[in-house]
Amino acid sequence: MSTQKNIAILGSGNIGLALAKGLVKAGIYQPHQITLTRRNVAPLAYLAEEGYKITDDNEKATSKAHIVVLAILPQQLNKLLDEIKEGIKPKKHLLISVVSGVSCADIRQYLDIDVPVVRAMPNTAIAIGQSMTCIGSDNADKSSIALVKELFDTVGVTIPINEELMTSATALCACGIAFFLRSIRAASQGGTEIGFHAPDALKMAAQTAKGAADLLLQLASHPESEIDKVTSPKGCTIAGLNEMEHNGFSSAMIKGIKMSADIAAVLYKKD
Ligand SMILES: NC(=O)C1=CN([C@@H]2O[C@H](COP(=O)(O)OP(=O)(O)OC[C@H]3O[C@@H](n4cnc5c(N)ncnc54)[C@H](O)[C@@H]3O)[C@@H](O)[C@H]2O)C=CC1
Ligand SMILES: O=C(O)[C@@H]1CCC=N1
Repeated sequence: MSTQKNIAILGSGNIGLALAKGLVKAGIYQPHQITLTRRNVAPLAYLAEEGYKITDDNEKATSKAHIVVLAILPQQLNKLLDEIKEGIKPKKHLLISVVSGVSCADIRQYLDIDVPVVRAMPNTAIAIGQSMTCIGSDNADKSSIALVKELFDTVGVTIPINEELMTSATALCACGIAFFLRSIRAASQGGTEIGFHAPDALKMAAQTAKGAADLLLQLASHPESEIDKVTSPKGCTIAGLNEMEHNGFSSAMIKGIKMSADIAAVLYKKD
């Protein structure tokens, strides 16, 4: 269904491009069905060669699309909305916003148009079809939400949430990619200190992290139950784990996620 609808991604930075590449990789869109916008389009020349439509004209991109993805920074949003406002048609367009800290109501209020808006909070693993994407809306009908879900299902796993929880989803899932990457990096640095060359240590740490995540996802088990299987009495795992906890491992992760959620909530200034 969604492949019949042209899509414009307004703001082709990290997440906009990751989304475009993920949709094409999943086979749900051809590059020529996707319009990518950016103020300076020169860095997107290679994508034009791959068949994507590239432009710096947000209004034109919007007028030719059914699905319009807002993928710019919160502080860039109002200027972009000013550019596309005239071309937004509530019966034609579905807006999908991946912008952090901006509610669907904020967008409609700024546009002063009652257009369906769905928020989607993906993460950069969308480029390889492994995103955790949270989806929520306060005004879109079921079929619009289903369409957005269908779109993001092709590039990872989706979960519908109440829109009020979107800043929390931003911290846990979108920022979360960076938190887990940093912990893998730290593990690899530990690995190098105990004898492995850096590239080997990184590969070993990343595969171990992937195995840990898959144990939870595939067996639907609880982390502590899997941890109990690793910690031999008087063994080296519990010694390492307790040393990490004495240094605030879990506490640091919890506090970091809370800090990210607090900041995500105030990223957008309405005036
Ligand atoms: N990077 C991530 O992992 C995630 C980001 N987000 C959200 O997605 C949004 C974009 O984030 P990033 O991609 O990281 O930022 P980014 O800075 O990499 O990309 C934004 C892009 O928008 C372009 N842009 C700015 N004003 C424009 C305009 N008027 N017209 C067309 N293009 C314009 C910029 O040139 C830039 O290429 C933010 O609101 C962020 O909170 C959401 C989930 C994950
Ligand atoms: O750091 C940020 O503000 C954005 C939102 C989620 C991921 N990147």
